[in-house]
Amino acid sequence: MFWGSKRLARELPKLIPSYDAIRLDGAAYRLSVGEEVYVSPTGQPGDLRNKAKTQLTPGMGFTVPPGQFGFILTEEEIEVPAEALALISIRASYKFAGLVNVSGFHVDPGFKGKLLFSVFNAGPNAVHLSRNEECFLIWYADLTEAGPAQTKIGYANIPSHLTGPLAAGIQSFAGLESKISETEKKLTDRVTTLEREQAVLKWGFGLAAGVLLTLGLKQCGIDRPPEPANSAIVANVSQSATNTTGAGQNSLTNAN
Ligand SMILES: Nc1ccn([C@H]2C[C@H](O)[C@@H](COP(=O)(O)OP(=O)(O)OP(=O)(O)O)O2)c(=O)n1
Repeated sequence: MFWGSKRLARELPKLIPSYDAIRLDGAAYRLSVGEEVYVSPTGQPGDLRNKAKTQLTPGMGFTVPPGQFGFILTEEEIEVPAEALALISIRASYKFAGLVNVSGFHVDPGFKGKLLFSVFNAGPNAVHLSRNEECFLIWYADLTEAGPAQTKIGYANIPSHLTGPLAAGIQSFAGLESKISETEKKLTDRVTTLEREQAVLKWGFGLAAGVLLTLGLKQCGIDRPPEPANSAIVANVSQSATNTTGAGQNSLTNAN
């Protein structure tokens, strides 16, 4: 049988040292974001791949971008008696934003310590959270004919062996979009540079060809001998000029 609010109010002060009656929510108790979180890298520029866990001061915020995975350690230490079982979940308002609880839904009999939620943002936008935000719920239920429970101690910190595999980044749509834009920009820059180089080369070749052509034409003009037909005309003209001069001189002599 699940514990109702009266049973929770009676039992929880012994099981949750930081118990506060205001956190009772129907037949559940609200748990909050603790001091240590880790969010997987997006692969976008400025978001380091080997990012470290974040230590949150009271009220400090952090975001889980769309398509990213996060580990959140709860603020509260909880205990589950040997003859009980607890169920855990994310509050609906956070689920509506896309935050999904990946890490399981039960806490074993005999468990003691902080809970470690692994969450995934399946929504289209970043989910903003902050320390002490009451995001999670826990329900308690009695077990019938429970055997002896094994004591299980929760994590005091987010272990590195859990965050390590996420450091390479998760291929989210946002990350892929950023990579595509980055590649597109690089390609555009490269094409612009090539076009500029090609234009300079074109001008260079054009200029060189013009200079060569001019020099070639000049050279042809200097070296070319006068054509034969032209030489005959020149010779005739000079001959007739000589004849005319001679005739004139003769008539002048005769007159004298
Ligand atoms: N979000 C969660 C879910 C569970 N737990 C704790 C409470 C559970 O009692 C304990 C073990 O959970 P499971 O039995 O589901 O996990 P494993 O079988 O992998 O661990 P173990 O081998 O310790 O049983 O982990 C937790 O800290 N945070």
